[in-house]
Amino acid sequence: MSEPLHVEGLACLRGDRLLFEDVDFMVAPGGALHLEGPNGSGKSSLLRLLAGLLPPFAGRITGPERSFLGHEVALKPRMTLGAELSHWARLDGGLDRLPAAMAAMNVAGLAEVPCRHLSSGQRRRAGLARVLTSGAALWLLDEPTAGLDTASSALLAQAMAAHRAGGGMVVAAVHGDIGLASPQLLRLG
Ligand SMILES: Nc1ncnc2c1ncn2[C@@H]1O[C@H](COP(=O)(O)OP(=O)(O)OP(=O)(O)O)[C@@H](O)[C@H]1O
Repeated sequence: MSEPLHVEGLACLRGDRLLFEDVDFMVAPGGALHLEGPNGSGKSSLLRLLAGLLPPFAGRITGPERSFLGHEVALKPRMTLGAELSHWARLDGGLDRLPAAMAAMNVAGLAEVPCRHLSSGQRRRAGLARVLTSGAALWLLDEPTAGLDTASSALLAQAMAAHRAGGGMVVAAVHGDIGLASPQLLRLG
């Protein structure tokens, strides 16, 4: 069982603007948190703090290994999707998890396609496959259903449920329902 995510007294400064302060929450193994709030309220910034991509202005974050999927999915344009995902899986020590992750996000049939030819929804599914492959207990997802069709959103919902059933956690910035059962809510702004 992984350790919980603990956030205490978190504050975020971007430019000269204090986006939020005194943010406290805990997500237990198997739990999920919806980050809600209007555009510009700091949801993406909070995810980036949790991912260690931005330093906190104040506060403390402790928790397990994390895997972050932002708005943009970075894929090398000339590489095939299979080669690209294998590269990341090797770095994450998750090559054995890759086939199941590609099947779960329905990208196995795209393995030979150069990444520059992927549609935006296919790119997002590829990014989610990378998160599944990582083996990280905590998934940090920024509007993960943006650009996904109904069937793909359902696959993501299944993947998140399976992850949580195994003691994993999900923190997601959302503008609506993404199929997470009984999430905690944190509203910014
Ligand atoms: N590098 C930066 N320097 C200064 N300000 C920034 C920087 N990046 C983002 N901001 C500002 O921080 C604020 C919060 O942005 P953020 O992307 O975290 O919001 P959000 O809640 O995720 O918005 P959205 O719902 O539109 O995705 C915005 O006002 C944005 O302009």
